[in-house]
Amino acid sequence: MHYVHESGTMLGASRRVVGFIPRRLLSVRQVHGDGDAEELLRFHKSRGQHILVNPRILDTIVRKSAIKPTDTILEIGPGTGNLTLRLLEAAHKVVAFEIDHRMVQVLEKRVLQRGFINKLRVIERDAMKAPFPRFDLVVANIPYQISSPLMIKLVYGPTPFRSATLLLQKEFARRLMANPGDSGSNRLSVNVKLLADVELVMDVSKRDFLPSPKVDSSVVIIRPKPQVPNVDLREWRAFTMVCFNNRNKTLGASFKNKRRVLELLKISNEYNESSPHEGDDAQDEGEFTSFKEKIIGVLRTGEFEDKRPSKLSFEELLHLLSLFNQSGIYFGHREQLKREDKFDADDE
Ligand SMILES: C[S@@+](CC[C@H](N)C(=O)[O-])C[C@H]1O[C@@H](n2cnc3c(N)ncnc32)[C@H](O)[C@@H]1O
Repeated sequence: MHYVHESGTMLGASRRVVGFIPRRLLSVRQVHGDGDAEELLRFHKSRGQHILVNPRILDTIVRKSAIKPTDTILEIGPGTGNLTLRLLEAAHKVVAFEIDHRMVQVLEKRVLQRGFINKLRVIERDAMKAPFPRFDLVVANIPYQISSPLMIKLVYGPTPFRSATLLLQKEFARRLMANPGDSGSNRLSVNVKLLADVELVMDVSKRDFLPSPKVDSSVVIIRPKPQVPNVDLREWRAFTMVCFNNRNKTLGASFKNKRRVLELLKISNEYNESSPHEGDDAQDEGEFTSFKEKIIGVLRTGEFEDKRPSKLSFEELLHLLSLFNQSGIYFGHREQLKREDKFDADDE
């Protein structure tokens, strides 16, 4: 049988056309260059399955990652292995998380053909729901829907690593480049930049992927900073969650919100190990009012009340957090943080 792909590519040797292939069904040869033109693979948008097919970009990613022959590389979403094969050539070992069994089958077949199978360990699990094993570098064309949580899992995770070379959606990469105080900065960029430097390597056109996504991409390299600021990182993350809840609001407006005050009162009571009063509405009301005044007092002391979070430098944000903590106001909810850190340890 012979098909024409929607993109216009003729599949099969004969010019006799017997059918049309939808855009998300691609021949193995189209995605690998060296495979079977008749064997078709379906790619799912919901899983971010866009295969990077431009060899120049694949080579640049590997070169810029400065891989040593002794390195273990963590790859998230190897797909059919265009990047994996290059990583296997350069590194000691590749550990890859891939959720789609069909992709794993194609990947392992290709790796076996090249004689690299002993250097590859595939973990067929959702990368966000499993602990990471030890690794030196991350190099990956990731599914874009996990960009934010993955960034936090890497930068705030327990495994020290040299760098992470990642393909990200172009807009997302631009936000990540923003420094605190830049108008484009947000909670993620502030959290990542506290612990890591971010370098833009290059922009990548949507035409370099098959099937093409709707958006352009960028390659960035994230390098953990050698010095970590002297701050409780879980408390910091919970604090930025409150500050950047609405990054266009002033801190005064964000912190005076009734639900927010009640939430912080509960958390702070837990930290200070005093149990909240129960059943006495008048006392509860009094406690609420004095706690709210305490919050406003802290904001006024540091002249933060009328400022917007995206306009603050690291020094200012860290100073505000320390003012709150010194006044007995805390942010990190123990239960929430326990849940977030469930996968910190490697159980393999
Ligand atoms: C953008 S594709 C990248 C493919 C390949 N790295 C390349 O550049 O050609 C993303 C891959 O991640 C896989 N994936 C999606 N969500 C995942 C998750 N939560 N954990 C692990 N893999 C995932 C998809 O099945 C897909 O193969």
